[in-house]
Amino acid sequence: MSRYLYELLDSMGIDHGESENFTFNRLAWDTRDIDSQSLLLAIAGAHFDPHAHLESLIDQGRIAGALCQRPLGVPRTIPIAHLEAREGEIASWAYDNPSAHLKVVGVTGTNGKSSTVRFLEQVYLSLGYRTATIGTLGCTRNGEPWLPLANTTPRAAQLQHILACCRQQKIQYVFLEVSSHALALGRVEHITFHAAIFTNLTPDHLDFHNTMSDYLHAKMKLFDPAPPIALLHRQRIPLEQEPKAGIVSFGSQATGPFQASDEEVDQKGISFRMAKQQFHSSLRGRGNLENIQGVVAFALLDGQNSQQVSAAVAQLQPIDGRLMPVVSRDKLAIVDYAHTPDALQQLLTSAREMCQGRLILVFGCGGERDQSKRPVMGEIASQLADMCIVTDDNPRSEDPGTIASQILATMDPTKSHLIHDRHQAISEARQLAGPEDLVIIAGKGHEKTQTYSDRTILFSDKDSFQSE
Ligand SMILES: CC(=O)N[C@H]1[C@@H](OP(=O)(O)OP(=O)(O)OC[C@H]2O[C@@H](n3ccc(=O)[nH]c3=O)[C@H](O)[C@@H]2O)O[C@H](CO)[C@@H](O)[C@@H]1O[C@H](C)C(=O)N[C@@H](C)C(=O)N[C@H](CCC(=O)O)C(=O)O
Ligand SMILES: Nc1ncnc2c1ncn2[C@@H]1O[C@H](COP(=O)(O)OP(=O)(O)OP(=O)(O)O)[C@@H](O)[C@H]1O
Ligand SMILES: N[C@H](CCC[C@H](N)C(=O)O)C(=O)O
Repeated sequence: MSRYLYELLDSMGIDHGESENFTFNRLAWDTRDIDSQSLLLAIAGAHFDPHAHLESLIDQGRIAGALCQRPLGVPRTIPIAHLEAREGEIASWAYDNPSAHLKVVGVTGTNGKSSTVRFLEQVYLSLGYRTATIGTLGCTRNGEPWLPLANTTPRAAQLQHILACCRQQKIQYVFLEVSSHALALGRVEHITFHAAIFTNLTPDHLDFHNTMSDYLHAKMKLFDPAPPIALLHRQRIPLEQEPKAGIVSFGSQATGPFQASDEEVDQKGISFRMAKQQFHSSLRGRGNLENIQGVVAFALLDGQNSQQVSAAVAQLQPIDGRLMPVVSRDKLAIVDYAHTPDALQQLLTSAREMCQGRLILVFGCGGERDQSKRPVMGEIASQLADMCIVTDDNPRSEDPGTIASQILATMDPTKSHLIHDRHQAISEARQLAGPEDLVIIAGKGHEKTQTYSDRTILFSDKDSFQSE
């Protein structure tokens, strides 16, 4: 594509008057990935400001030009008011509005986004469609790993680029995790959604949203405007008013066709009835029951055959780092990504049903994340586990000792202690565990690294439990 700058400015309704024009054939959003034909979106962040580099990049012919946030008086740099809010609009224009040619299914919720997206992928692959997923676990294409991602929902320009690649590769359904940050920061603006699914809302990210009401409003933006299929779990979302027309509820307290009945969650797995069809999966946990109900309600509203959907649900495979059993000699652990109070509570409740002996929990809380969840998770851990080892979970730039003391503040000291080094904490839990006991390692799930203020090291809970 070779485009004139004027075409873009016209599409944005920006009067370009006598300003200069130039051509570009590629959109770039990071100075580490540019070429001489790139139009760079220069948006300052917390650590790096591209504006300081534009003059030399242009002088050296390393980019064609840039859109920037403030006037620089440098040729080929065009200041755009509120550029950061217009990234989706610019990228959707540059990539010819890819979402209009795909069925994009957005999944939001405090917990269950990755699980729901990966279950949708499995079901739709088995129904014979070409699929992609975008989320915390990276991108997949037709069930195979495709691209790693830094964020759950990538920034707008990267997202539109991924959607353009999906279109080129004739993908039919894109299952996209939509975080509340993404909704609040406009990362999914100018995406046409075929469907939206809202799994649940419980406390998290209150450092960013301040109140649960603001958090709810950010999530509800996925329904504004409501896509053709709009679903939410009635019981798990504390709505301030009845959902507007066109939003369909699912779950045991829903009214209408997606009310679930005969719910069972036990050692054999989960089962329920919905829309006169029986569904069963060997996956465990109440969270997965609700995630699968969302998947089923979507597939049925999407016109899929209920018996085929039921057969696909019966074949669902577990997801990396979610309720994942890990064996080391005769010791058993469950590795899970529970990093919110609600997820930890559900995890420990499910684990209790799986275990005859004691539950030995290893967990921590991330740095630079909502501090208010730390004492709440401490309290839940203390109430529901028999023994707790508090440890580091990506302290990032925060002091690990301070994070731990905020967690320990609400814990019973007779059954909890602190070992900062996560590998040592996991080793100790394994040594303490008797044959009937179950070790629960919560918070990092699939993650392969541990981030401190000055370094990021390779670290996996699964490998740590299995190493000597
Ligand atoms: C706090 C926050 O949102 N940070 C985001 C932000 O980072 P930053 O402000 O530090 O960026 P920066 O390094 O200063 O860079 C600024 C700009 O310069 C560019 N750059 C940077 C370096 C360079 O050499 N050249 C260059 O051009 C960058 O691409 C960027 O455009 O911009 C980065 C690039 O887009 C994001 O990856 C990063 O998300 C970080 C990883 C993050 O942790 N974000 C969290 C808060 C988040 O968004 N989480 C939600 C999930 C929440 C959930 O659990 O539901 C998510 O969707 O991921
Ligand atoms: N429906 C659910 N309700 C409550 N907890 C759930 C649900 N589904 C999954 N969980 C729990 O939350 C953890 C994270 O699940 P998952 O990765 O699917 O959520 P997520 O919303 O994608 O999280 P993140 O935004 O951090 O990527 C799981 O390991 C499990 O403990
Ligand atoms: N998407 C979540 C993941 C948290 C995982 C936990 N291991 C941590 O690092 O805090 C977040 O960014 O808040």
